[in-house]
This record gives sequence, C-alpha cells and structure tokens, in this order.
Amino acid sequence: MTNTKTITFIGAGSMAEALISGMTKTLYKPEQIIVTNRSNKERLEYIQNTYHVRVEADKEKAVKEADIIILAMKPKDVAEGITSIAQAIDKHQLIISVLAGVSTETIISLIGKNVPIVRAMPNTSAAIGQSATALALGRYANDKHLAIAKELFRTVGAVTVVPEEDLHAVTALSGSGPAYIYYMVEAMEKAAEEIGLEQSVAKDLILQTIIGAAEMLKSSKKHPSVLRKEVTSPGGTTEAGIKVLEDYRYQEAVISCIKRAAKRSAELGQSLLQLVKTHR
Ligand SMILES: NC(=O)C1=CN([C@@H]2O[C@H](COP(=O)(O)OP(=O)(O)OC[C@H]3O[C@@H](n4cnc5c(N)ncnc54)[C@H](OP(=O)(O)O)[C@@H]3O)[C@@H](O)[C@H]2O)C=CC1
Ligand SMILES: O=C(O)[C@@H]1CCC=N1
Repeated sequence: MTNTKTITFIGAGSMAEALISGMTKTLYKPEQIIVTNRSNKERLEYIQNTYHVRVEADKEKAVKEADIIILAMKPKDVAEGITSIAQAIDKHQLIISVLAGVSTETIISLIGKNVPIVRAMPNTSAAIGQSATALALGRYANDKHLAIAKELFRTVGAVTVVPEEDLHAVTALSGSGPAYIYYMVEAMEKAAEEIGLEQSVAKDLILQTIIGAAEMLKSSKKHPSVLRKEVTSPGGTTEAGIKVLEDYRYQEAVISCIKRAAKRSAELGQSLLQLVKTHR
C-alpha cells in the first residue's frame, strides 16, 4: 500500500526523527516528507543523509507544499514557531501536533484560522514501529482527518483515541514512559557492574529480562502483582530485593513521578495560553 500525501515536519528533533524513521520504513516514500527546523543546518543535513527525505530551510515554502503539517518543536519555541508559519497555512491542510501540553484551541488561536488539528502523543519507540500513540481531535477536525492521522501513526505503532483533556495523563504515562524504563535500566546496569558482572553480559541479561517481562504482561491474563509474586520465593532473593524497594517507597516514587509529569504537561499548556492571551 502507498500513500501520496506530502508531510512537512516543523522541527527536526528526537520526536520528528523517531516518526520519520518509522514512517519511511513503511507507508511513506522519503520524497513525500519535508523537514524544516529553526536554524540548525547540520541537523537537517544529518536527517537528509540518514533518511533521504527532503529538507528545506525556508519554512514557509515547506508549509505551502504540505498536505499534512506536523508540529514538533520544543515547548519554549512553540509560540514563535507557529506564528512564523501561520500566514502560509491553508485551512484545507491538516495540522498534526505532537506538542506536549499544548491544546488544539491554543494552536488554532496562534494560527488565527479555522484549521483542522489532530493532537497526537506518540513516543520515541515510533523509530522502530513500537510507539503507543494517543490521538484527540480539535474543534475543526472530523472523522476524515482522524482517519488520516490514524493511518499515519499506525505506521509507527499502536494507536488509541482519547478525549483531548486526557492527553496530559497520556503524555505523563506513555509519552514520557520510555524514559522511566531507560532510567531503571541505567540503575540495573550500574548495579550489575557493582556486583561484578561484565558489562556486555549484563546488558544482554537485562534486555532479555525486560523483553520477557513485557511479553509476559502482554500474553498472560495475570495481574502484574500476581506475576511479581510468582517470582518471589518465600525467604528468597526477590523478597529481600523488593523489601529494599519498599523501604525506598519505590511505588510511591513512580506514582509521584507520573503525577508530576501530568501536571507539567498542564503547566506547559497554561503558560503558552497566558502568552497567547497577553499578545492579543
Ligand atoms: N522527545 C519525545 O520523546 C517526545 C516529544 N514530544 C514533543 O515533541 C516536541 C519536540 O520534542 P523533541 O523532538 O524532543 O525536541 P528537540 O529539542 O529534540 O527538537 C526540537 C526541534 O524544534 C526545532 N525548532 C525550534 N524552534 C523552531 C521554529 N521556530 N521553527 C521550526 N522549528 C523549530 C528545533 O530546530 P533548531 O535545532 O534549528 O533549533 C529542533 O529541530 C515537543 O513539543 C515535545 O513535547 C512528544 C512526544 C514524545
Ligand atoms: O519531555 C517532554 O516534555 C516530551 C513529552 C513526552 C516526552 N517527551
């Protein structure tokens, strides 16, 4: 199956790269994708050389050629980034935003036109077709726009549709989620070194342990706590280890982490909204 739409990325950072990497392995030909950023020419060169997509320093030109515009700049650059392309946007184009925290209403307000927007929260596992992506529709987006966004994000993983207000929670859980797992792996690697395992051996063991646990969670109907108890022999090693995690209030820390990330998503949205209001 092919798809002939032209897709322009505004922003060429980690998230844009993960999406480009996944998309060009599946439904999209590299020449359908145009990538632009603020000023980093080396980064555009790297993206072009790696994925063979088109890159364009002239943002307005990149926007005018697109059927779909994907907003993927850093939170602090959102207001300037969107207003700098607003003139070039036509309301027949579909805007897809992966910006954490920023509401579709704020984007509509910054563009100043009744544009259809689908807000998406993917994660960087899109690079290997394993993103967990949630989508929500803006005021002027309809089922046709949703179908286009679903088709696009299905090329990089699993897709679910949520009400827009749930996207702060989604961002905290699955948008940021891969980082929590990587952080745990960093700690496991440090521990392995301290207890005397060779780095390459430890790496393989940790990786297969995570893949195995994820597959168990996926294929078994058992609750995670039941799976955990099956590992935990009375008076054994796991029990001794988990006791230390309990002493450090590990679960409380994880819950607080996710709640704080969700709050931060709302804060990012609020601060941009304030900025938009004061510049009106
Ligand atoms: N990283 C992740 O895991 C995820 C990120 N997101 C969202 O994706 C967005 C991007 O994040 P991420 O990729 O990590 O960020 P990065 O910092 O890696 O990349 C940001 C990109 O935005 C570009 N940019 C900045 N200002 C402008 C502008 N005015 N016009 C055009 N491009 C501009 C930068 O260009 P230059 O280098 O030239 O300044 C850079 O290419 C964020 O809003 C984030 O919330 C969503 C889900 C997951
Ligand atoms: O850290 C962030 O703000 C972005 C959103 C989700 C993942 N990364």
